[in-house]
Amino acid sequence: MTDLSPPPLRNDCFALPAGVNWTPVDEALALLRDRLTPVTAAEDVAIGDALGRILAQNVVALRSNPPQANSAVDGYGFAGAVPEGAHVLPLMQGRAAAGVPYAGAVPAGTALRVLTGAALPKGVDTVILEEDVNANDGQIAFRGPLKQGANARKAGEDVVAGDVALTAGRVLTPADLALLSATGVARVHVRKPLRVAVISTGDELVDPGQPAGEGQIFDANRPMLLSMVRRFGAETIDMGRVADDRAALRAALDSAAAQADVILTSGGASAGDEDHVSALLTEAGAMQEWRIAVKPGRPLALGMWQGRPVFGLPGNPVAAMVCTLVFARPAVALLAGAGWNEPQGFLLPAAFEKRKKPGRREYLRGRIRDGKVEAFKSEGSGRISGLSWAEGLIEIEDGARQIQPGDPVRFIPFTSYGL
Ligand SMILES: Nc1nc2c(c(=O)[nH]1)N[C@H]1C(S)=C(S)[C@@H](COP(=O)(O)OP(=O)(O)OC[C@H]3O[C@@H](n4cnc5c(N)ncnc54)[C@H](O)[C@@H]3O)O[C@H]1N2
Ligand code: MOO
Repeated sequence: MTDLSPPPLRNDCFALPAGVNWTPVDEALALLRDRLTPVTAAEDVAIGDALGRILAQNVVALRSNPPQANSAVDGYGFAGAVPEGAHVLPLMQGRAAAGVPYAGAVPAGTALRVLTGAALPKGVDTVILEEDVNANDGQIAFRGPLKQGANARKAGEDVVAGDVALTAGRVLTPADLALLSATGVARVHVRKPLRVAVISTGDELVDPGQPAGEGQIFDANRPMLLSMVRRFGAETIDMGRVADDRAALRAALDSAAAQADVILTSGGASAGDEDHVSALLTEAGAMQEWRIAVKPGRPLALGMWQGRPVFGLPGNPVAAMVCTLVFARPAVALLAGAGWNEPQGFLLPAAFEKRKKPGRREYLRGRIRDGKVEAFKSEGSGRISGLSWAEGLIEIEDGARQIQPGDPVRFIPFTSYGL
């Protein structure tokens, strides 16, 4: 007779069964960091088109900033330091203005009208503010002391021509475009955008706007994942939906691999009868990681399909988003040429209480209110409203067992993830 005695009840789909090697999150991240390398080619673009692009090589300043010594204020320029007390200087005819330099030299013991940004004429290294001066009859009167060089900016005090202004891998910001312009750089060598294909899997899915029969649900993951990837600065290829059919999924992966550098799938990552993503990656002998000690997202499947990294994200939307932020985002940045970077988090007191099993990393939906971190009322992985409610993730350490109100917790704003 077959033994039909039941196993002990655990009722915890996150329990980490013994005998399986559960990979800690940091180990899975280290694997991605070590194995992946940039895959994008480079091109030249004008800096007006370079916002958000990734530098493919260091950029050297072609000109110093400022290119010449100039006045920091509107006032009067002369040579040298001025001791304490009252001073009167004869004023030269003319003036120096930004873009309209003074042609002559200013003799020692005389002053010249100078405006902010004006190149300092020969003989001038110090400027007094016009508010501190009485000017009359071709003379100025003012009080010292003033240090030599007061109110003047030295040539190259910010950047010297020939210096590396920005390094390869930099994701160009608005400020960077100012720096490049100021240092005479009009075009930059940047990486072509990474191409990321997104596939939803599941017989139950229909697109919003279509009629949904009983048992069907709207595909929520695809619009979310496509827009997240765009926020990461990559180009997206929308591969649509694929039914729970191994041949169809194989064809979709083939097509995605032909067009994209990276593939994101959602659904079918677990080990059930219809979990074809993990099955196909295993069959291809290219499953790198699968059992990661993380909640949500334990069934994340990391593998390769025809040389392209595949992130087999869990179907539950919360797990799909968390896994994309935690695992796919840094990988996408690295593949795109921006290097590995960790999201900036902040330790703040918890406004919630939580018990937790040690041995796995947990991410909760959180937000900051009154200086404290609130957690969403439910950890349910299908509660999409909590993703909208949240403004970031709360990262709870692998070893933690309990969080009490007031305990410091790490809050990582969605903006730190580039959203
Ligand atoms: N016996 C066990 N069952 C489950 C376990 C487990 O350990 N033992 N783990 C659970 C966890 S955790 C997750 S997460 C899911 C992951 O499963 P799959 O990646 O195989 O995903 P599916 O089964 O295809 O879907 C899960 C869930 O998500 C919905 N879904 C899928 N795609 C979409 C989409 N594009 N938009 C909106 N919703 C989507 C799907 O309908 C399911 O409800 O497995 C648990 N089960
Ligand atoms: O982690 Mo599954 O990863 O809850 O939703």
